[in-house]
Amino acid sequence: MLLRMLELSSVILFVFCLLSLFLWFYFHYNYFFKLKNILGPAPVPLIGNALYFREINDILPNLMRFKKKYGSPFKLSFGFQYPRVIICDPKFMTFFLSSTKYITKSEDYKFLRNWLGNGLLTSTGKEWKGHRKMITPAFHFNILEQFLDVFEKNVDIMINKWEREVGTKCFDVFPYLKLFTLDIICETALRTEINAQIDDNSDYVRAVQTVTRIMMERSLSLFVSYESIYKFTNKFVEERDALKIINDLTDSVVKRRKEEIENQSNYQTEEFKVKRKLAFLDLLLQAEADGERLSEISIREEVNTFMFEGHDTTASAISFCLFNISQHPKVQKKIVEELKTISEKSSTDHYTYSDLQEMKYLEAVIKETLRLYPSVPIFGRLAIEDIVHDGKVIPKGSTISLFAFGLLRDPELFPEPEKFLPERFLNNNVKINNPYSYVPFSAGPRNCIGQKFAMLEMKSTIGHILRKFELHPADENFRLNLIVEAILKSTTGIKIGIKKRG
Ligand code: HEM
Repeated sequence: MLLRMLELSSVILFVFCLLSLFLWFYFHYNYFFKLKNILGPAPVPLIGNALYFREINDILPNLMRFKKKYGSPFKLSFGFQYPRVIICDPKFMTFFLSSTKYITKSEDYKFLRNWLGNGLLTSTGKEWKGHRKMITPAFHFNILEQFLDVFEKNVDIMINKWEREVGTKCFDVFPYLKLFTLDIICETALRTEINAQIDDNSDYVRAVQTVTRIMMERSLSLFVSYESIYKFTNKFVEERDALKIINDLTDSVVKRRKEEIENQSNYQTEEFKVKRKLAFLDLLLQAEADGERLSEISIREEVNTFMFEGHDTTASAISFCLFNISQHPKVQKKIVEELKTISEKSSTDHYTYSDLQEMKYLEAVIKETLRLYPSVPIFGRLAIEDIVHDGKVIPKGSTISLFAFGLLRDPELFPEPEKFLPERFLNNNVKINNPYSYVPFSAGPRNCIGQKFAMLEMKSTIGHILRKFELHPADENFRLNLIVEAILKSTTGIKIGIKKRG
């Protein structure tokens, strides 16, 4: 009896495997036949190229290796998922980023949906267009100018905390900058102080880390990428708990701001009706008050989107920038000279909007940092139809991964791509001034709405830090180990040493 049951289960298993193989070959050839003009590593039946991407650590080195071997675009396959086409050349990048048709985000973003819902980053079509139009005035320079005080107040808090690092060999700047940028995005866009730098054991920050990590793990997994399987895993519970912390904070921020507005008797007349140049959250609340279709959920999703996009990205960029400056004393000297010239003309210790515009060398340093270490190294689009371009077909349903990190290290565009050479942004180089070749903020209709905000924040912060401290390299054994966790990070930290500037 036992023998017969074993025989039966072996037969069932055999049939199951055969069927899976058949389905995989059918699925694979249906899509991959169309992709015959695009090269890529040979897939293993059933799992495709998943073995190359077992861990987060594998993503960047393997993508760079395949770029070198197969050129751009190249293709990847993951089990039964739609094919993935990786783009890292200016021609295809321009085609996709400049398009007003291919603006739908790829399936990768579905892992952000529990958190960001249909916020500006993840939505598409009419909803995205309407919200983009509504939110754009929040980045008018009149508004941005008002934020300079907030940047300075918060950099002072961070600088005070750094006093304890003076004299130590080196320290990781990223955790400090995460809290700093979180305070800034809340105080500027949301007009709410959450004092994350003071209460540095923030549950919110840990919750954001949890959801971004789970998002990346899901996008790499053959199984938990499916919602029906994911719901039965520990990760699902972990994400749900983290989301509760995030949403509770978001809701309390919105509630607090609503109450403040209600208590300001002349708010409606002066700010709402006359100036109509409102910071981000007030703009959303105004739209709601004006009866535009913005539900509480919609407001929460936009607030979550800005809290996410507005802090981790800038924290990563400033950290890598300080790291680069610490490693290049001549670059540091030039920035300090530029800052000195600007300060000498000024009667105060504060940087005005026009002072920040004058920091051309620092701007080149930031640009070169974002070239080598783009905060968002990969972004994605969905092929909403069979797309034919330059003799190549990308079948409907494919994920188009726009691999900015690869393009920004392309030796044709950026000679000696591994070297940190800010000067390349000071010469009028037509090739790299093309917005579709230099893409750390993406480009075209879905580019980063917070680009100017980020530039001002980065210049002000680095300017103030360099006034106070001299940066020096971390100990010689320190190496960055880059990973993509939605945002570019380093598993070994981003370390520098500091001395008080004499
Ligand atoms: C150094 C800092 C930053 C970098 C490198 C950066 C980069 C990017 C990139 C590459 C995208 C396109 C992403 C995609 O297509 O998936 C993007 C979109 C976006 N960014 Fe930024 N970002 C930065 C700072 C900010 C800040 C400070 C804010 C808000 C204040 C912000 C808000 C957004 C939003 C809302 C989107 C979605 C825009 C849309 O799809 O219409 N970003 N950013």
